[in-house]
Amino acid sequence: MSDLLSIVKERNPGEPEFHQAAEEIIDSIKPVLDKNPKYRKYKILERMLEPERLISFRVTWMDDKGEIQVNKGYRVQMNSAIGPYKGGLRFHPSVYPGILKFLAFEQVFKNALTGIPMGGGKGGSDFDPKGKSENEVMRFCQSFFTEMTKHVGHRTDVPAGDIGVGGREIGYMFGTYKKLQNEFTGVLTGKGVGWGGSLMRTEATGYGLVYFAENMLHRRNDSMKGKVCLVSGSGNVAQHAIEKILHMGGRPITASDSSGFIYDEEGITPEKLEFIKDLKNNRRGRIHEYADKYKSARFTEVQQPAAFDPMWDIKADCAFPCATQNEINGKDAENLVKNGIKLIGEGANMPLTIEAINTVIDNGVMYSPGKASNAGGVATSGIEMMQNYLGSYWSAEEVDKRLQHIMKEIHDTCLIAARQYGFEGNYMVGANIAGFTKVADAMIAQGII
Ligand SMILES: NC(=O)C1=CN([C@@H]2O[C@H](COP(=O)(O)OP(=O)(O)OC[C@H]3O[C@@H](n4cnc5c(N)ncnc54)[C@H](O)[C@@H]3O)[C@@H](O)[C@H]2O)C=CC1
Ligand SMILES: O=C(O)CCC(=O)C(=O)O
Repeated sequence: MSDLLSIVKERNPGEPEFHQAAEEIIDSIKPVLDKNPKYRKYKILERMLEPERLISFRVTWMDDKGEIQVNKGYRVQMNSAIGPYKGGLRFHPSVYPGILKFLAFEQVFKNALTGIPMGGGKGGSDFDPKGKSENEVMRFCQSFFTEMTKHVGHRTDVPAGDIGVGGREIGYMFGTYKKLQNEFTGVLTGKGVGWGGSLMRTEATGYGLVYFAENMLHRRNDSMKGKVCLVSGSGNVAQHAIEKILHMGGRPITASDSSGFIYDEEGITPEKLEFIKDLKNNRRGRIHEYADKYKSARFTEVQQPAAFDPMWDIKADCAFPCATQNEINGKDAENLVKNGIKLIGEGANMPLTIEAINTVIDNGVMYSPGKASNAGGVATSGIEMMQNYLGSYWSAEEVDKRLQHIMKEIHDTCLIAARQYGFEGNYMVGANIAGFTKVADAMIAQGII
């Protein structure tokens, strides 16, 4: 184990997700540090691994029965070397500082790759939106953002959505900020298009993921057309990945949630996708209802944690994990390789364990890390910020054109950085190196603070 990784583990005990994210970066950055001693001299990686600020607070709210509920709230302001802190908010019972630190750390690299001046942050709460009424969600968001308002601002820190936080929650939080500050600014992204939001932000992460995959396939004179695709998750990223796969002539055959997955042998069609959107975004039901409605599909329950997930043992050309961290372990990766998978594009943040990444790369599978291939979401948040600064709105075509351009630039940047250090075709190493050098150089320029 590297010295730095042991220090990270010692300084951040009981935070395996953060250790994992740190390990991946420390390993891939080593050749850069060897070649550029200034990065070691200025202790850049050591500094990047320590949040600039970690805010932890109590969130008190009242449920529909009149009972007082207490949750934990956090914001990790990880790095502001190249711009205001930027990154999503996650509401999920698993949220604790270790998960948010891994997400914020990855966000720093991702945001640097977009070419837009944004630092990295992440936040959230252990609040579980599942089963909560509309009013309970609103009261929780209002209480959460009453505290957050003291720490954010359109030039300071601009949160957005992530797991459990979509347009509805962003609306309640924006309303709270506006009331407390008496100002209408772009303090959050993912806003409604009628009140400061950008067209295409909702679609951007999933669309960007598939644009990235299309770039990877083009490099091998191939395309998404006709590709059979496994997609996990059924939330924002998964829905729009499925939509873009369909636009590009591919055939998505799976979707999942934390209860299990559906496998539709005939493929998820645009009409069936509308059913998933309504199920998840409006009715907030479980994915098995898809199989109740469409006889071409079957539902398989998956108990968490599982030794392996049978969804990743279905034969396909491409896999797009779009649910959560570590959803593909070493055994799942072996199954994907055994079945001849050609490409794995990460839509979620860190969905592959380190063992799984090594397995797919060693077996020549095209693999893109989330910090590159899911960067379309935050890039479009950056585009929303630009529109807010200008007080202007761009058309969906304009934003989509910019998104496609950014995804191609990120794709090429990863390849160039990887090649420069002798890792031809390795998107993970390329993304880590390109993200790191951009932030590192800005940190050196700004002095030892
Ligand atoms: N929303 C965005 O713009 C971005 C999201 N991401 C990442 O994409 C992933 C999905 O996020 P969203 O779609 O925004 O969230 P979401 O809340 O809309 O959907 C999350 C989906 O994952 C499923 N899920 C959660 N835990 C699971 C588990 N243990 N097993 C199986 N399924 C599970 C949920 O059922 C749901 O379908 C997360 O890793 C997030 O960090 C990354 C970049 C941007
Ligand atoms: O749009 C944003 O600011 C955040 C997106 C995000 O949380 C992510 O990229 O993981």
